[in-house]
Amino acid sequence: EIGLQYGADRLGKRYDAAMQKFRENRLGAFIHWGLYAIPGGEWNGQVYNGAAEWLKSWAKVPAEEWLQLMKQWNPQNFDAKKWAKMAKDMGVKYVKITTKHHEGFCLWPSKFTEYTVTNTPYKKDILGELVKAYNEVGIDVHFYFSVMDWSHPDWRYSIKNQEDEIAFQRFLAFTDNQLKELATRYPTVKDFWFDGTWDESIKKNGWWTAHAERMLKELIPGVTVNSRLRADDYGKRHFDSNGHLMGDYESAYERRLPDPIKDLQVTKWDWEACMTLPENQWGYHKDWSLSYVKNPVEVLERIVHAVSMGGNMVVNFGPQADGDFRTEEKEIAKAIGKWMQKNGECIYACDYAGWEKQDWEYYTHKKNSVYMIVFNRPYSKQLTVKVPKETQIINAVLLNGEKMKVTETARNEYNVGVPKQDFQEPFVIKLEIKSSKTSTNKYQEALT
Ligand SMILES: Cc1ccc([C@@H]2N[C@@H](C)[C@@H](O)[C@H]2O)cc1
Repeated sequence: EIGLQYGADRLGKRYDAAMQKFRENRLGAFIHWGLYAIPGGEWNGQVYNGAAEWLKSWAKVPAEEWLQLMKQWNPQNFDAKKWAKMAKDMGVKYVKITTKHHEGFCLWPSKFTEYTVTNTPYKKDILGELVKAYNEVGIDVHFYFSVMDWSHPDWRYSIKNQEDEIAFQRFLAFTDNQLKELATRYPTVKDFWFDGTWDESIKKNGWWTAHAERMLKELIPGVTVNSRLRADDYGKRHFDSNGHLMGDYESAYERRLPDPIKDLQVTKWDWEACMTLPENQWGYHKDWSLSYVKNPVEVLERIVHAVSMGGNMVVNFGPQADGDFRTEEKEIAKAIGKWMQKNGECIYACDYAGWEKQDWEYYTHKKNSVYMIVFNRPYSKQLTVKVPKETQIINAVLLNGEKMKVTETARNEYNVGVPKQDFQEPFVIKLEIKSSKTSTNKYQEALT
């Protein structure tokens, strides 16, 4: 291994209570809310089909013009308690909120920039209201924070000369001040999820990324930090030059998931994926007909896929400028919540089962139960289950208690029957398993 000053601070998973809670939460929601919600993807009469929170970039709007939108920031329908109820009813255990996105507009009254809620018609501390409302209903709050800040004159994409170097060090000091502000104003925050850290300027300042993680962990013992913040001594990101994961969990799965057969390496560390409901919209876009919008089962499939491989899933919502949510998002949140109400025990505090994935889809594991989450009903009416050596299935029950037939079909192979009724939605079978040393020799492998 090569010597690193700014590589991974720890090897292997964290097992302290705060990280256990992060891991057992499993299902979260993202909130992307900022000035970009006002134009909603349209600028000077032209609708851009790129991500709405990047409209400033697509329409090439200068920062001072873009930030004029602050004059219109006045979400009259914003009600933090309603947002908290929507999240509670959806069954999410945590919510990640954009404190500041690339545009530089802060949802909290930061003292280190004028571009904050304070200097808008709305005036009030939106972030503070949300932290309070979510925490009151037992939902953990995580902070999304974009290091890249298009509003700040000292931001640099690369460091070309001494002037850039001096400006960027000022920028990093400004960023430190904002992070300290967030950590001290909102001490119940459980996680910092950094974004906007892919540019040359950050990769050349790996020291700062290690410092930022260490500073936050001093200010808030137990807080978690994502791998995307981190660059090591040589600019290597997420995993350091020795291949060790930096931060507390891998955060590279954005709008994509590890393959359940080929990418089993992810089961060795903690990771969290995040996803959009349209193909690629995080902030509010007025026209969702421009791309495919996932239906509730497609969202559930991604949530279960992540948990089946030992990861968390964060489903994104982009509130409207008025502070309410669009109907499509309310409906998806309700549908997910309905399913989670009945089946959540196969998600919360569950992990990778280590069994070979089958076509009917995913396993999750908790204590001495393995859950089968069936997305594809087979015409055979039989669900193939291949168990690891010396593992026996004792019984199989639907979560509503209905017993399912279990038939041993070959060595370490079983058929589990499907329920008579077609629920018209994914269903969950809970297997009780035990390890069995006795291996009968009644099965003869073919000689070929
Ligand atoms: C190329 C690209 C840059 C930034 C992003 C941001 N990360 C997501 C979590 C959103 O915040 C999106 O704006 C997405 C794609």
